[in-house]
Amino acid sequence: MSTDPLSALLNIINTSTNELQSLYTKNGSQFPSLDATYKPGPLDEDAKAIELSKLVVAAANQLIATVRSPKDTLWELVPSMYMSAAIGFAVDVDIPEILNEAPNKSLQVKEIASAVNCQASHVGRVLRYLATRHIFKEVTPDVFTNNKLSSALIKASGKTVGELQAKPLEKYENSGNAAFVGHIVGEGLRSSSSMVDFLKGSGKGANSPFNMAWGTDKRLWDWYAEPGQGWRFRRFVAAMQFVAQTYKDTIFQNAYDWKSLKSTDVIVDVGGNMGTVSLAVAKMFPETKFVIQDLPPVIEGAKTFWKANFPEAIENGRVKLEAHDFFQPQPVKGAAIYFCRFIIQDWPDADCIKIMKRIREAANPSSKLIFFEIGIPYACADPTKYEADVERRTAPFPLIPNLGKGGGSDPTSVDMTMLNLLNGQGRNVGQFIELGNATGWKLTSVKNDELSIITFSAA
Ligand SMILES: C[S@@+](CC[C@H](N)C(=O)[O-])C[C@H]1O[C@@H](n2cnc3c(N)ncnc32)[C@H](O)[C@@H]1O
Repeated sequence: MSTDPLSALLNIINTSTNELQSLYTKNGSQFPSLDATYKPGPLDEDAKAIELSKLVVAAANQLIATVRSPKDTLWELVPSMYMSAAIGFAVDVDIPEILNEAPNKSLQVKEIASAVNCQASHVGRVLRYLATRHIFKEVTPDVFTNNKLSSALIKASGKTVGELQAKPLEKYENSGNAAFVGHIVGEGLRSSSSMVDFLKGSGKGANSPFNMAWGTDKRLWDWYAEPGQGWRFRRFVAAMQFVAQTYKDTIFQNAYDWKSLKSTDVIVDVGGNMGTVSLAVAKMFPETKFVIQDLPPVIEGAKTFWKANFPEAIENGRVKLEAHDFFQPQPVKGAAIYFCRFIIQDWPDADCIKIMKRIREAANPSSKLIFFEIGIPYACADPTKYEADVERRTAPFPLIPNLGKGGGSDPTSVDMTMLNLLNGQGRNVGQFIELGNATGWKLTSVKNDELSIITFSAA
């Protein structure tokens, strides 16, 4: 193994790319071209292909950071808000769909501008900025087409441009990636403009950058319930449903030895929304029984969801849907498992402590508490000796152990979103131990899949 960082990075890129190509060759296919539109492929979810791709991305980014002048790197990274704004604009005016519907799949800037009713010079500049960063392709001067990345922004609902433009407030429903872009740019970009002021005055002023930027004291969900914000709420729900879908059922099916539960044992999905995690486990393990809890309007939606996806489970009582505020006393006493996915990261410590205490008060000595969260690994090796069984992240020299930008769905970026919109927080192992110590739970294990699986026992 080379001890020279540049050679070691090149070696990782070479060997991992070769292995990745071999996987495709064995599969009878070729690695998809950046110029082709995106189509889901058989190796998209292959664990080995994902691992190799992460290594290539981590090493390539570290190589760029090493060889590029600091000035050039910083001048590219600092104005990242233009990237958010440019993608947000393209998605909001339906440019990926407009190009997709064009007879030869490409259009002159003037034609695109006319279709979106904006100035041609503006549209051309935005598309060139994006194409320079491999989102869209400029095929000949001022003519653009979709490529792998821009085509992944086509709204998944399959609506035509005419349908999208006829009902603009509904365009993000069931739209996949586009809903995520719409939410992050729509609420997040403006909120982030207050982040520096929020950080400098933390604890004294507003509850979050979102609160400062939008001039509201309400939490994001309560603000969504205000008159006129319904379309944003529906876009947020679509974004969250899309995010949830990206996590494979096997993460949850393998997270615990569900078969070891007794027929009388109950599993509580706290803040479960539609209960998609429960659905994944319920389908695979027919003996399991669930109570899915969320706020009343969400539980109403969950009834429709289960009717469509697994009606027998509701009819035979295996799955119960229950309106419950997790800051209030937990009504299900002595459950075998209480679990929460993407709940703790939404809240500051003081609120997490309340949520965990309410569950602990209802738990019995053998109850377990499981969190599925975007755990935040350090950007260095973690030398801490934990009592719990903690799976460590490692990476070959000279990569940083969390793989930097190769680290899958980008935990530190999710952490920034939590801070920006909710004053929530992605947490590391030590921070979960502290939450447990404050609430009567003892951390027993941390496993890492695309999510971290954090398990506590009653202390
Ligand atoms: C990020 S979502 C996660 C949903 C679900 N666990 C999942 O992974 O799909 C957060 C959930 O917390 C719910 N929630 C927010 N405040 C709540 C409260 N006080 N009591 C119960 N649920 C709440 C929201 O309605 C939403 O469904």
